[in-house]
Amino acid sequence: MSDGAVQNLLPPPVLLPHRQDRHTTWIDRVESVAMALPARLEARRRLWRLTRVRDRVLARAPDFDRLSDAELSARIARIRDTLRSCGLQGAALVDAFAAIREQSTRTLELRHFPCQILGALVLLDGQVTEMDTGEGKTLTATLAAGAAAMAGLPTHVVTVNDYLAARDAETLSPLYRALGLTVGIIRTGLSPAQRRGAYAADITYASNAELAFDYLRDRLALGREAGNLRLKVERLARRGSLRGEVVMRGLHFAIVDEADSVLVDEARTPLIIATETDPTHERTWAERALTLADGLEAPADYIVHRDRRTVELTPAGRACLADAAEDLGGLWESSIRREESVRQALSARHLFHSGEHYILRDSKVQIVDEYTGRVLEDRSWNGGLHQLIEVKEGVEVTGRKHAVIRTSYQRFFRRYGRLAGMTGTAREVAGELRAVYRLNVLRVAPNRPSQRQQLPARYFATLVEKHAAIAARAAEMAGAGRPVLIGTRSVAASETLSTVLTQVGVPHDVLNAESEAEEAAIIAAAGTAGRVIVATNMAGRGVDISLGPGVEALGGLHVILSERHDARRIDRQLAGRTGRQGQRGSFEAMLSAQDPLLSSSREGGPFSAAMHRIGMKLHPAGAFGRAQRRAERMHGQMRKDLLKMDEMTGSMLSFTGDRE
Ligand SMILES: Nc1ncnc2c1ncn2[C@@H]1O[C@H](COP(=O)(O)OP(=O)(O)OP(=O)(O)O)[C@@H](O)[C@H]1O
Repeated sequence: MSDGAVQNLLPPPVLLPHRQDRHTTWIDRVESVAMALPARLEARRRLWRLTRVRDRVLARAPDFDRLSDAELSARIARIRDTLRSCGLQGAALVDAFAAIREQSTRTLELRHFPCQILGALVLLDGQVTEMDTGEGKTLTATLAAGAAAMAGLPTHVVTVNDYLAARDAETLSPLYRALGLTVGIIRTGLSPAQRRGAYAADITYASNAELAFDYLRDRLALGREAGNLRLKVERLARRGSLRGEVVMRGLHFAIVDEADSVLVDEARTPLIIATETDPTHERTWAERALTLADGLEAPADYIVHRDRRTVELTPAGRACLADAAEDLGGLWESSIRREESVRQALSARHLFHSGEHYILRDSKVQIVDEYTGRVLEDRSWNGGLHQLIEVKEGVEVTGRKHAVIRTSYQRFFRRYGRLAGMTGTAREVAGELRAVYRLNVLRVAPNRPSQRQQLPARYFATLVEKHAAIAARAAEMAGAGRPVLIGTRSVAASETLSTVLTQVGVPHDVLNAESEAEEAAIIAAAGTAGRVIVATNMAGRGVDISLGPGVEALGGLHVILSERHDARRIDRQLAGRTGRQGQRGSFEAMLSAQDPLLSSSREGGPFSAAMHRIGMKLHPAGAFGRAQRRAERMHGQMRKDLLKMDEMTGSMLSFTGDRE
């Protein structure tokens, strides 16, 4: 690629190098809209150039095929030296790809398809590659990560959770070892020394959360004078006094798997390292706030807006509170703090539900992430909401967290010298990726055309009818020897469906945050004949279900979507569990007029409720489509607001060093 498409990526010689962050201004957003078409044309031109490089890699294959194992290893060592001296470009890059491909064929018995070579070139180019679900992004990343690491660039491969980080690193290690590269895996619970060891490896597999928190901890260890950080680091690095505390080697190159999830959906999660307040004090406060909240009545005193997930106090409600709090003293005397506390208590009562937003495990309130279906370890809601839910559920109350240092995924990932991503579902958020991260989405066509059969969606009036129909469908498919995967949106929904399946005598497994420990075993068996799995989004992105013997001939895996999600991308990810690598499979949605997506978007008065009822009768698909687009717009706006707020408070707090 003398063509200059991939520049020299060698790192600068400082201790914790990263790119200086820049704010996303309105100019970026306007530019991202105005430049959408030119950017698409430019992306097409780039893809065409990268296609030529791919052809050169393919043409080199015969030269590498005929090498003995020893000759191949010697050639790899020579390529590494050239990459280190000349950078990732030209003939050395082409040879590196051809050598990695050949080595993969010998060690993993997997030979990269042409589309995977192209996808990897897009990654090295610092863009997002959109490849269909099941096209083999895990293997695609080996070309980009392997070549970058051979050139001496510390490379992070970012996955959405620890399970995928460990699974991918372990599967691919034989290949990396044969390339003379070391691989590190970061998992929850590792000591700082183990982390340092994993980051010292040429390629490190880690979840986005682990990476971001390690980075924050390193920043804390380096001191909080954000402005002077670079100078300070260089000074201390010269003295060698920091090597004992800092675990990372800087932010050089990241390949983010499931890029839309990590860079867009997760972007809303603030990342905070915090100290805790006194739990006894929190319990007293939360109990009082809930008692006051329970004294109010809807809709006279308060209105719950489920769509916006807020609670509004009416003037009558405020007056009622003022009376009730008359003799309480302390913070209850201040109308602002009193009303805010009660609003939070009403949210805890009416907007957050066990089995949906959280589960109770080990007598603790544990947040379940809606997008991934997984428990978010050690996360808590802020503003006292977590403590209110703890009191509501009668579990031990924890202290409130106060931020010592904080960031967001948006800011964290923008600090990488080079950032790349891959996903099956990027097109809906291409504009956001461009505006916030300056990443273009380049779509790479699949290796073989998809054979996934999309059956027409079916609609039912009530949840009960829908559940009965899903159970009947699962029984029918399983009876025909096909494995069935039923996707639900929450732990509670997965358990309801499980009960219905048990009642009608369909044997099945449940995969949700409660059964996380059996995850690997459930997934391993999910493709065998007649198996039925009810799952939350844990069986979504990244999960690869291998079909058992004879299953493809019967039609492959049948996936049932039992509820639409707020984002169409999540539905497409679930559908993508079947029909992978050009295999046979089918997908259908079975929905009801009582689904949460519709009930939460139906707020807004009797007129819109009536319109909705008519719309649902005449054109149910349209009603779901509208609700989904509305929810997508709302989430998009919330992300925009968060970034704006983050950047605003960031500039205010940078004087005190609270922000990383
Ligand atoms: N070149 C190849 N030759 C043969 N099999 C392959 C090749 N590349 C990938 N596969 C297989 O294809 C399947 C899907 O791969 P993988 O899980 O990486 O897909 P993915 O694109 O990451 O999917 P998702 O978008 O759902 O995360 C795996 O079983 C993998 O072993």
